[in-house]
Formats: sequence, C-alpha cells, structure tokens
Amino acid sequence: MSSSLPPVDVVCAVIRRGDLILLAKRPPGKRLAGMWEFPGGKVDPGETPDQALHREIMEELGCELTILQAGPAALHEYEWGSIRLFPFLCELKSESSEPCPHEHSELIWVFQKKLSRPDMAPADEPVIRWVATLA
Ligand SMILES: Nc1nc2c([nH]c(=O)n2[C@@H]2O[C@H](COP(=O)(O)OP(=O)(O)OP(=O)(O)O)[C@@H](O)[C@H]2O)c(=O)[nH]1
Repeated sequence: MSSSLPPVDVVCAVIRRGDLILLAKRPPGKRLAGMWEFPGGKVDPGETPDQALHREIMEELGCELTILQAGPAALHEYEWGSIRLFPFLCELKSESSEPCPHEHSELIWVFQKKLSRPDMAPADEPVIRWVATLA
C-alpha cells in the first residue's frame, strides 16, 4: 500500500578505500533485516545532510569521515512509506581507523565494480548505478 506521507530523508555513506566499498548488514528485528546497505540513517530535524552523515557514521561505525562528493538523491517507495536517499562518496579520515559494527550485524568491503547484489536494500539501486560511474 502506498503512503501519502512525505518521504523521510536518509543519508548514506559510500565509503571507499582503494577499490573497495564498505557495506553493512541490517540487524535482525529491523526493517530489511539481513539486507546490505550503505551505513547512514535518517536526517534529524534541524540537521543538514552532512551533519547527519557524520553523526550516523560515528554512532554506527565509530569513525570520522571526509566527504568527497554528493551523489544524486533517489526516491524509493517502500510499503511502509517512502524515503529520499542522499548518497555521499566518502573516505575514512584515518586509513588506520577500522570501522566497528555498533548497530549492524556485519560489515564487508566489496569491490566497487561488484556492488550489485540481490540482497542489497532495494532503494540502493540508483546509488549503485551512480557508484559505477565514479572513476
Ligand atoms: N542507512 C541506510 N538506510 C537505507 C539504505 N537503503 C535503504 O532503503 N535504507 C532505509 O532507510 C531507512 C534508514 O533509516 P535508519 O537506518 O535510521 O533506519 P532504522 O531501521 O534504524 O530506523 P528506526 O530507528 O526508525 O527503526 C531504513 O528504513 C532503511 O531500510 C542505505 O543504503 N543506507
């Protein structure tokens, strides 16, 4: 069933290290449990997307980011409502800081060219297409 509520703004970090991109697995008990996503989350009232991204990544992974580039926002309608996903190409501030999954069940580094997989959150398809265009 489609919802008439306005979309929820969600930011996500496409964290790149060399040829690899970080993916995070949604934990049991949450919507889309077991699916992979880019770390991030909802933008809180009064926050800019950049601020939300830095906050979410510190909460979820315990890491600081450098934002390199904003990608195109993509609207996706789930049965429980719609989200507008704002992707950002990022790198970790310190190459030596290892992300820890504080809120996800697992993290993996995947080759940039092999991001497309059936168990990605459905809203991420346009983000994956955008990442494929990046040098
Ligand atoms: N962070 C993130 N969220 C995504 C992606 N793709 C996607 O559909 N989403 C959806 O966007 C929403 C993100 O909000 P969130 O991370 O704060 O979600 P949550 O389940 O913790 O929310 P909750 O605390 O209200 O239960 C979720 O519904 C999530 O399923 C993605 O690549 N990254």
